[in-house]
Amino acid sequence: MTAQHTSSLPPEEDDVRVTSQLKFDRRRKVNQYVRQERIGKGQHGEVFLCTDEDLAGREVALKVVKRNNPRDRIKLLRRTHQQNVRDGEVPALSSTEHSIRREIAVMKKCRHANIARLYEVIDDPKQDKIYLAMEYLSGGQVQWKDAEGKPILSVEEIRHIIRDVILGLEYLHHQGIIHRDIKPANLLWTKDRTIVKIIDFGVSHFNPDLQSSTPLKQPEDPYNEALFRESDLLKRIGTPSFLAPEIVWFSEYAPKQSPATSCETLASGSNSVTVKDGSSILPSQRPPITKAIDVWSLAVTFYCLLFGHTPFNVPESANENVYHNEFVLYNQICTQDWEVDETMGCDQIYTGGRHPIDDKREGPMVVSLLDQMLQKDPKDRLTVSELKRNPWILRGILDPNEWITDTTPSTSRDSSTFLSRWKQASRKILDFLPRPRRIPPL
Ligand SMILES: Nc1ncnc2c1ncn2[C@@H]1O[C@H](COP(=O)(O)OP(=O)(O)OP(=O)(O)O)[C@@H](O)[C@H]1O
Repeated sequence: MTAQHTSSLPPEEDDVRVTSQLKFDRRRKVNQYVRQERIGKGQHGEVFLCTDEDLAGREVALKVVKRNNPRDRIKLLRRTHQQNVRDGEVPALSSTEHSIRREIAVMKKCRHANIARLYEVIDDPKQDKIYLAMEYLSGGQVQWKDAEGKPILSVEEIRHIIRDVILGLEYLHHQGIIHRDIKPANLLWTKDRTIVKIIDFGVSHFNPDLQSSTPLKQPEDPYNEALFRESDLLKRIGTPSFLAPEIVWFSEYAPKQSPATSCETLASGSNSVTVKDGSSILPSQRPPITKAIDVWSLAVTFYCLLFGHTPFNVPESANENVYHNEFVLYNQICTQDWEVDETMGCDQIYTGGRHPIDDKREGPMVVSLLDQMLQKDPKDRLTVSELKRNPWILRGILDPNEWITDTTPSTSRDSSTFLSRWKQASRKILDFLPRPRRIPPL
């Protein structure tokens, strides 16, 4: 039986293959993919290293996801799904199927050097699993701490990683996509550990209205409306320590009066409060959920790489009740300031403390950057494109203006031109920049 290929977008726009027939071969082969070993397991499925027989044994990461998880209300939703498909309506999806379809819809829109590439989707309606063949990133997850919780990356290596994630995020945001789960575990190295790519789009959000410019109209996926509901944005989805204040927001956290010691002014005429160091705290109305949540999670990721621990933590004295602990954590995220260690990175560069005197040294530059990314009020937070222009991020790039231009995404239809421009630009950078001195262990 030969696999049948259909694609919903024009070939120049989208070369993600969608295959609707699945053939097993003694369970070692899924169509042309020969299964090697399991390389990952997540909430939604398993990921296997496979070789592609049709492409001279090219290695791929095959993500296998059950349409229905036993936890989902299987029968009801499945019946609704089949009924709706028959009727040509947008199907109601189980949460697992919802997540994988969201991941597919997002990855199909993406073609960028810092985003894991999706090659093929095998979606046979007769099978209970959906398969995603993706670019295999064999360098593994970005590791950031040793057994004692000490940072293992140098500050220069961290700059490279953050720069790669900024470019990936800038592209996603430009496409109208919010990732919603940026954290070190979702950042994978290429084989030679020179490039970091973003993975895991299972909780991502897409809204064409969020696109930065109006790209040439793409044929809309009829499921998009059901997959990406604006109301989902308000849900507390993602990884708790990395969630932005506006996501974990409880009305109790909002300032009702000038908080005791740390606050200097209650900004008159505005509904947010300014603290002593100039950073704002939560406004009294819940802020909308925007792309700014990715900047917050990136800041938490940045902090983890620098210091080997997260900025907001449940105190050791916390009790066994996970819900209580989560509440304590969310309270910290919304209302507490964060501290920095005396030094950052495995090369132990001095930070100068939480409020360093403004100077051009590395430590104060990093703390000031973190400060601008970890603003509680999202409207005060840096955007990704502002972040990209930060002097610390640009440090070491020969021609920053050229780099900014060459790496800035334009319309989505330009993505392949953009990619080749980006490759040229990144080659220049890679030629210039020192190679990471220390390859972190797998
Ligand atoms: N393209 C890839 N190349 C190499 N390894 C990968 C790739 N994609 C995923 N993995 C590995 O598989 C693991 C699980 O993948 P992924 O995060 O996509 O699954 P998930 O079910 O969505 O996970 P989560 O529970 O975090 O939502 C990853 O942490 C990673 O180690």
